[in-house]
Amino acid sequence: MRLSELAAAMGMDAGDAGQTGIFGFAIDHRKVAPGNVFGAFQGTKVNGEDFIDAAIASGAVAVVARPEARVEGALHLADAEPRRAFADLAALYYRPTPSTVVAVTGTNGKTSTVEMTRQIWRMCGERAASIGTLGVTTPDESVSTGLTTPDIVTFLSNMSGLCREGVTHVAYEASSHGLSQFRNEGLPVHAGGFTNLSRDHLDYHDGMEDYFAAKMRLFTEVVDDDGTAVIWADDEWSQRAVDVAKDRGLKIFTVGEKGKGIELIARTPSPLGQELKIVHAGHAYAIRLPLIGAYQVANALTAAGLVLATGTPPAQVFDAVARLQPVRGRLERAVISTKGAPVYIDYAHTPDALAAAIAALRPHVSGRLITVFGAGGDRDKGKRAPMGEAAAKGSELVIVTDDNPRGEDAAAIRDEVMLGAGTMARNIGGRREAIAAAIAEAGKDDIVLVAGKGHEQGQIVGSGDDMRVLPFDDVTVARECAAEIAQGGGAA
Ligand SMILES: CC(=O)N[C@H]1[C@@H](OP(=O)(O)OP(=O)(O)OC[C@H]2O[C@@H](n3ccc(=O)[nH]c3=O)[C@H](O)[C@@H]2O)O[C@H](CO)[C@@H](O)[C@@H]1O[C@H](C)C(=O)N[C@@H](C)C(=O)N[C@H](CCC(=O)O)C(=O)O
Ligand SMILES: Nc1ncnc2c1ncn2[C@@H]1O[C@H](COP(=O)(O)OP(=O)(O)OP(=O)(O)O)[C@@H](O)[C@H]1O
Ligand SMILES: N[C@H](CCC[C@H](N)C(=O)O)C(=O)O
Ligand SMILES: [Mg+2]
Repeated sequence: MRLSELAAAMGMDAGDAGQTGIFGFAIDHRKVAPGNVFGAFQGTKVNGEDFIDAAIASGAVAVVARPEARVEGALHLADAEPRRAFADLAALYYRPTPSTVVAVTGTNGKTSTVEMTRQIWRMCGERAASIGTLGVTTPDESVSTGLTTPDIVTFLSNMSGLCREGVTHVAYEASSHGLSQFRNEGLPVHAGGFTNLSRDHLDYHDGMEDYFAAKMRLFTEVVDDDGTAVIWADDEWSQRAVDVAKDRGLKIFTVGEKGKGIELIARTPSPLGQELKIVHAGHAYAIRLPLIGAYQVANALTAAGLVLATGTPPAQVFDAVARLQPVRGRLERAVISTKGAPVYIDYAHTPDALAAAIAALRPHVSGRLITVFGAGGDRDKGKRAPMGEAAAKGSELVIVTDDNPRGEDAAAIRDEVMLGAGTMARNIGGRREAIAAAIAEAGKDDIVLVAGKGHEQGQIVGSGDDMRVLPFDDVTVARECAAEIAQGGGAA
């Protein structure tokens, strides 16, 4: 690729520099190689414009930056919104990308929905992948973690890499951070999904309206002009999402009890899953979903809507929904204690998600529900007490513990959660001790829910240079605690 092509895409003339070859894109000056285009962005910690000279010294031939930035010795590709311009330019370079791409946003359920979309496509015979919190999951199901979507260059190079491996269908997770930083876009996106909206990340967004607006960029800008918006219809914010997508002129496909694309007529929990009655395009279908929890129905049907929106025949799609496999760390049963209490691991880390996870387990509890959870440090503090309230409201016993304290004092975070949880809650620092106490306490009719970390593999303590990730996996720890308690030791 030549510099002239990039300049032309921005309506500029590269002049004599036009013939210069482009060999990649970078947003961190330390990663710049000769022939790269450098994106200089104002960040939350530092100003990338301060590294323009260093990037040029390392061989950058063009710099995407605000018009007022000083660029000497390379072509200045100026734009008032340099992150967006950079995404569009990089997408011209990292090509080709998979032919069918969909994205999912919402507060909860993004990872589950992209993973289910991948599974449905795969069962329908497509070479499909998903990208999100769990990493990049490829057609042979291998998961490469660390390759999530930390930045736009990784995102687009993952997409073109998947395409080279023969992947034709990709579902990716579009977080509000990613959307507001133009981190996951540039390529054609055929459909966008919206799951729900509730409190999270208000440390980063300026209130719920700002948070909603960040998510809605998916419909107003990221999805293609002739694309489809697949919207879970039964959330408080659903109608607003429909209005936004309509204003943009997207095709609207709603899903849920109020859904018109897929109408959920009935949902009956069964011991191992739930029986669903739905209507799509005038036809009724009965589906045995092999997963528990109303929230997984929302995600499964949203995923089905996305696959239908990309042209797969309905009979195949609904047949695949009945064969969905559980998503890692989402209501995953880790172990059954010797006394007979199942221990579930779930990634709920917002008040709404905790309520949803508790509601999912409720029909299966004949004794007590014991909920163990904490709240992350250096994240939205306002969600801590409401998480405590949600847990206390739905459980017979709550144990408040640690979940990635990061740069904060773990005991202080627990105190803030305890304010919402009230006097019924126990406060046990040390996540292993808390899980052990819950399992030791649980009798044969009880269920233990360990929420907040799901698939995570570490406990993050400290920040900056002192940051450490201590190995910690809720599933493994629950199994170890259950085994220790069975042998008569380890009980708290
Ligand atoms: C607050 C936030 O979202 N920050 C993200 C953002 O960083 P930033 O642009 O603000 O970066 P900065 O450190 O201020 O630097 C500014 C610019 O200078 C450049 N730079 C910086 C230093 C240097 O020596 N040289 C240099 O060139 C940087 O590459 C950057 O382009 O862009 C970076 C890459 O594009 C991200 O890695 C980084 O995520 C940080 C690590 C983070 O913790 N993010 C979390 C909150 C997050 O985004 N989470 C969501 C999930 C939320 C959910 O699902 O619920 C996610 O999508 O992962
Ligand atoms: N549709 C839903 N409605 C309400 N809660 C949900 C829904 N789907 C998932 N949850 C809850 O949210 C947790 C996280 O689910 P998931 O990882 O799919 O969401 P996410 O949106 O990707 O989260 P993150 O923002 O951390 O990436 C689940 O473990 C569950 O407790
Ligand atoms: N994507 C979310 C994950 C939170 C998971 C929880 N374990 C925590 O650390 O708060 C975040 O970065 O806010
Ligand atoms: Mg996720």
